[in-house]
Amino acid sequence: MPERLGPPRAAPLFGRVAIIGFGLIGSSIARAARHLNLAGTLVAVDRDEAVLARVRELGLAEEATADLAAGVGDADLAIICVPVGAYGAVAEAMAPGLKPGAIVSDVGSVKASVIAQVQPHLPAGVHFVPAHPVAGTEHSGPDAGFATLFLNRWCILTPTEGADQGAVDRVRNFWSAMGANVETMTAQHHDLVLAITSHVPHLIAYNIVGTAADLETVTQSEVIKFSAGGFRDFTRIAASDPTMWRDVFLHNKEAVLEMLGRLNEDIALLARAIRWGEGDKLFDLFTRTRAIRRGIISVGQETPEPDFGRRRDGQ
Ligand SMILES: NC(=O)c1ccc[n+]([C@@H]2O[C@H](COP(=O)([O-])OP(=O)(O)OC[C@H]3O[C@@H](n4cnc5c(N)ncnc54)[C@H](O)[C@@H]3O)[C@@H](O)[C@H]2O)c1
Ligand SMILES: O=C(O)C(=O)C[C@]1(C(=O)O)C=C[C@@H](O)C=C1
Repeated sequence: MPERLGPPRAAPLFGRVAIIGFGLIGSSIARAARHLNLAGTLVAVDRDEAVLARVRELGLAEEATADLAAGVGDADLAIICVPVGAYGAVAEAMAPGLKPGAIVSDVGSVKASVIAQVQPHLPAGVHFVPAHPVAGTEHSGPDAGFATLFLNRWCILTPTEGADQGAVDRVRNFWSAMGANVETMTAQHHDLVLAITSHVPHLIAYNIVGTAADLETVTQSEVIKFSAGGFRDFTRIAASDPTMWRDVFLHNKEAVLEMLGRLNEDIALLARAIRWGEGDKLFDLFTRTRAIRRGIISVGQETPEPDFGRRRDGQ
């Protein structure tokens, strides 16, 4: 499996690419697109002037602006990379700048809500192809991005019924070129799957670190001192961006609540097994879950150590 990005393309895949929201994900796309020659011109759009100043300093895009409509003007591809709670406002503000035939895509961790927020604002003749790269770290901002973030990771496309196949194929090619494995599913199915594989695990991490910090019988320094193993992994996840994750939970409410209901029932069964000394039940579950972890590693979805933030080629 390649650990590095391939050589740059002879001709860019898209002419003008606008990236709205230039944080971890937006700047990672820009770095990969620049390295691989996927865009003729890169335009950084962000509401935060400090972010735009940093983009200019690092030379991550040819243009940088806070004006959404101007930023997407003449863009062939506009990718929304802001927290999912801001999608409606962003789509509304950028819509007047979009040219006919432009493709709008995104990277949001939730898909049904994103489609509901964006689609109504898009002018006729603009194609929407929602996407979610299942790759990230606990860090935020333009300095946190790196070009290999999407290498050998999944990117899920959730095109709506009647979506323009040509536009879907172009977005697929864009993500494949960045090293991602692309899969397509409905937005509803995406939200259910990601609720259990990503959203609920984050909620558990936020919760367990919060609970540990609130314990009266364990001091704060003990929490830090003895967090070398499993708990340390939870603290990494629980350091993830509060705005992003607040929005994820508020915008994938039903699926998350459904999965939390299942989880609560299963935790009650585990508590019962511990109380009544039913070691076989615990052993059977732990054996099953160990096999799942080994399966994940053997298909190359995971590094052996739980350090997802590491840059795989030093970029
Ligand atoms: N962080 C991850 O691990 C990860 C992984 C996959 C997908 N995502 C998704 O990617 C998106 C961005 O996440 P990130 O981690 O890059 O966040 P980030 O905080 O690093 O960057 C977000 C950027 O959006 C800008 N922004 C916010 N509201 C805006 C608005 N109204 N107009 C213009 N700019 C605005 C912020 O100034 C910031 O620079 C989210 O939708 C998230 O769900 C995140
Ligand atoms: O590795 C991490 O830090 C992540 O949390 C990445 C992660 C995930 O849950 O897998 C987080 C949110 C995204 O939407 C996609 C990927």
